[in-house]
Amino acid sequence: MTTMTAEATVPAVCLDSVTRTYGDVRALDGVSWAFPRGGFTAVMGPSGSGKSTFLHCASGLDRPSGGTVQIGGVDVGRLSEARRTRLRRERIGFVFQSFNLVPSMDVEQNIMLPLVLGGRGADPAWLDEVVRRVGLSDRLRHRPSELSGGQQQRAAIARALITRPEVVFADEPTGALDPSTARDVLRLLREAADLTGQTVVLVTHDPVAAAWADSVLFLSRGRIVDELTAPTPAAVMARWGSL
Ligand SMILES: Nc1ncnc2c1ncn2[C@@H]1O[C@H](COP(=O)(O)OP(=O)(O)OP(=O)(O)O)[C@@H](O)[C@H]1O
Repeated sequence: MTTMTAEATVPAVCLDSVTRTYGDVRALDGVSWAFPRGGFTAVMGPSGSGKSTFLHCASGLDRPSGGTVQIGGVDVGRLSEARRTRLRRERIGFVFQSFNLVPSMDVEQNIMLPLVLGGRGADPAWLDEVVRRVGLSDRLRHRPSELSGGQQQRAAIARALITRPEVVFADEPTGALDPSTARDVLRLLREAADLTGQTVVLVTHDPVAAAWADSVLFLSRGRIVDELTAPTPAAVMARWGSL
């Protein structure tokens, strides 16, 4: 019989009654959700429904106005700014629509940056594995400006994976890419969940992108109003239409 460790039973990220207000605006209005370890979840919703706010709160970039966010069982709201930064650096990987690579650094330096910032050394075997996975072995000495958009995003994914984070948050990572390049990026996120058991949270407007996930959460007016499991693009579109 397999014995589950306590660690394995704790959700990767757990939100409990999370609210986030900006003045009179309730960007998040009592959101509770537990993201299982190794799961791939997409978050969709109309413009202004709270997706970015959700991502910022769930990843510890921002503190909620009310409720709690736990990352790996740690209550993020109780941490000092410095500890919250450290927790993010050690446990979370981020991928953004605009890639956010450092222009003056080459691909390898960009990928290694989170380790350097955290004062950690490289594991050459893992660097090789990550670089091979994203298909950039022959581009390590190139600057971001010498890469296509898809290659830049693949470098950004490698940078997100280099610390072996427990959770990867991706905010519209395919928003600036053509469909075939977008597919490569989504496959990498899928592999992060399937091959290395990372928890992936993807914010997207795109039903085709959302269909790569195990389940899709729908946000409306700061609340989770629906969940679709085993999504297909058609099912996501139909559910989206009913929001
Ligand atoms: N820093 C801020 N100050 C004031 N209001 C904010 C701030 N950030 C977000 N909001 C408001 O909170 C609500 C949710 O915004 P949020 O950016 O989370 O939505 P979103 O679903 O990500 O939108 P989009 O798809 O357009 O990016 C909106 O009404 C927005 O105007």
